[in-house]
Amino acid sequence: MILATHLGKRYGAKVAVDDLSFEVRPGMVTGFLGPNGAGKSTTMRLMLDLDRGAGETLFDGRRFDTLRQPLREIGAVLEARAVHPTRTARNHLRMLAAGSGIPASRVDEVLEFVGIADVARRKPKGFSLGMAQRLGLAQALLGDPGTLILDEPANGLDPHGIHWLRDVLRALAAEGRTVFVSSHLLSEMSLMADELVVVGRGRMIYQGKVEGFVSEFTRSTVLVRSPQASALADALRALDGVSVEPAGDDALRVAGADAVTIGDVAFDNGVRLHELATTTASLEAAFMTATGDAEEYVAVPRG
Ligand SMILES: Nc1ncnc2c1ncn2[C@@H]1O[C@H](COP(=O)(O)OP(=O)(O)OP(=O)(O)O)[C@@H](O)[C@H]1O
Repeated sequence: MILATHLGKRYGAKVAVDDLSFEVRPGMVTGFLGPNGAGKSTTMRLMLDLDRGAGETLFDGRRFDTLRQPLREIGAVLEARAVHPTRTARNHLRMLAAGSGIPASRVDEVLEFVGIADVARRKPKGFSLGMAQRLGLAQALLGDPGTLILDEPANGLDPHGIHWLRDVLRALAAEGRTVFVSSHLLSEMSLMADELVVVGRGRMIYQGKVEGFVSEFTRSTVLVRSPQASALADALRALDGVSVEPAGDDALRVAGADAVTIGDVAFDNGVRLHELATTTASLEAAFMTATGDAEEYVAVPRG
């Protein structure tokens, strides 16, 4: 269990992390989600005492600087490329293992586990980002820690690699570990995470289940097709909190009423229906709504 309270960090006048408090529970994957520049990496550095700032993070009730063998308790990868470029992958891990009293046999075990055993005698300098990510994960798993903190581990992985990562993280969580993983891509997180901590401009936007995030930040709408669309639109607009938009020929997009209500209103008004379809808003839409005004770098459409 990780308990982060009142984390804060400024760079001059810029507030990178603004009074963030959250908990990360064991036995599940918690996604740390936010647009680029939202403060995810800074938060993770604060949690691991790699940066100075406000607040406190407790790992099973203990501060990072009091852990006797951090590698055996917390596996962290904040920068996939932060390995010695010219030492072989295997030797890099062997040195780390030796420093923490971890047997050398564990190195081959984790290299095998992350699927890079065949390149273990190569230098990471020539690794693709995907391979570097796998090496980072191998390093994090070296001490068989109960907690994993990974910054954008899916970055550079192909779709096959992302599925692999999801399975690995879920399996590690299912063993009772605490897994905290950041990403700026909601689609990725929705595949991997059970719970979300969503931030924008350093501030907390949401903490809870992935599904809860969708229902809190999106509204489902219902598409209705009827040869008497305008009569139905009038009847629906008479209801409290219902909005109706035309959606092409003989069709309406209704928000604020579910399919059951719309069907009943149609029946009561003698309106014939040809289609009644609920559209559940996507996770991506929820993310845009939640972080829309918190977006640090808004993409400008070309053209
Ligand atoms: N060393 C630094 N000096 C000044 N500003 C910084 C520094 N590091 C980060 N920042 C700023 O703090 C904010 C948060 O950055 P951070 O890297 O934590 O965000 P992030 O959510 O991890 O983004 P990304 O997904 O792009 O890595 C950004 O506005 C960034 O420009």
